[in-house]
Amino acid sequence: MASDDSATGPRPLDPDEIEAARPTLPLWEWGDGVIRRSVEAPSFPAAIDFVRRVAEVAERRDHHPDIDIRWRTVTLALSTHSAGGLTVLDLESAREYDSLAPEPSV
Ligand SMILES: C[C@H](O)[C@H](O)[C@H]1CNC2=NC(N)=NC(=O)C2=N1
Repeated sequence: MASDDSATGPRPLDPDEIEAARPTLPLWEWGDGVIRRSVEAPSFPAAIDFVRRVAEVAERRDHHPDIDIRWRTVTLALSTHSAGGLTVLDLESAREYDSLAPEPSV
């Protein structure tokens, strides 16, 4: 059962919750307390356009990914710093970023 996280922020996910969530985000690499996905855009401007849309989501959610841009490849890394690991905020953000990606990539 979820605790009241209005003041403290969400709690870290437990291992069972992480295992249950993994198949729902198949394009993400699951690390220790972090998930990562690389997106290859068709061009550098398209990659920057994707980053702009990611930035809008991050501001709206007040939850910000680490972003690495290398020419057409954008890598997003999600973790909840205040919780010291993965939380529901990372899963929800990842789902939204999947919906914004310029094209499916593996
Ligand atoms: C004050 C502000 O809400 C916090 O600093 C937010 C901002 N964005 C954040 N983003 C991420 N990824 N983790 C955080 O703990 C976090 N904290």
